[in-house]
Amino acid sequence: MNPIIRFDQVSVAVREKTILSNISFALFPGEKTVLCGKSGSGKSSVLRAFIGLHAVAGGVYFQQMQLTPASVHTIRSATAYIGQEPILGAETVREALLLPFQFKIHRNQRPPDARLGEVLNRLHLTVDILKRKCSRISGGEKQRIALARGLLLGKSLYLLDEITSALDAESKQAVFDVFSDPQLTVLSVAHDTEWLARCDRILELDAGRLVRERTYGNA
Ligand SMILES: Nc1ncnc2c1ncn2[C@@H]1O[C@H](COP(=O)(O)OP(=O)(O)OP(=O)(O)O)[C@@H](O)[C@H]1O
Repeated sequence: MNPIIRFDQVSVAVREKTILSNISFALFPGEKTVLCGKSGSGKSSVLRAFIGLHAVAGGVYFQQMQLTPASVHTIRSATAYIGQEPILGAETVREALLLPFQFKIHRNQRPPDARLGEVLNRLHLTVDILKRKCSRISGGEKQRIALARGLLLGKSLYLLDEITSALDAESKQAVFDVFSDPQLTVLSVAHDTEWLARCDRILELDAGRLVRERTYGNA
C-alpha cells in the first residue's frame, strides 16, 4: 500500500531561519496521526508545507505525486486543510458552505438544504448558523464550518490544526465521531490528550526536528 502523505528529508527555512529540519515520515490511508511538541516546534509548519505554503528542500509527496508548483493545485484540491483561524471566503455561513459548488468542477454536486443540516448536526451545529455572518462566528465554529465543507465535498484527507482546543465536550465528541470513520486519513496538530489517545501515531517535534514517534501510552 502506498502512503497518502510522505515527507522525505524535508527542511524549511524562512528568512534564513530553519523552522523544519530533515523531517521524514509517511501516512497511510485511514491513519490518524498527530503532531505534538512545544509551541514554536514546527507542528503547523508541517501541515503548511504539505499544501505548498512554504518553500521546501527535500520531497513532499501526495500519493506518488511530488509537491511542485505544477502539482500544488491538485494536492490542495484533494485536501481539507483546517487551520487555526480558517478564512471562509464568504459573507454568510450558507454562502461559505456552498462556495465550492459554484465552480464547474463541483456544480452538479451542490447539496440540498437537508444535506447541509445533516452535516451541521453531525458537527453539533444547528441550521440557524447558516444565516449568520462568517465575521461573527467563533474560531471553533469557523473550523467546524470549514470541516463541514470538506465533508460536503466528500474529501478523505484532512489536515487539522488544533481543531478541538476551543470546543466544549459535546462538540469535541462530535468531531471525534466524525473522524472515527476508517475511510478518513488525518494529519493533525493537537495538545489535547483525548485527541492524542484517539490517534494511531504521535509524532513529536522539537525545534523543527522529529524527535520521537510513538503510540499513545507508549512513552
Ligand atoms: N511565515 C513565517 N515567517 C517567519 N517565521 C515563521 C513563519 N512560520 C513559522 N515561523 C516560525 O517557525 C517556527 C515554527 O512555527 P509553527 O507555527 O510551525 O510552530 P507550532 O509548533 O505549530 O507552534 P504553536 O503550537 O504555537 O502553534 C516558529 O518559531 C515560528 O515563529
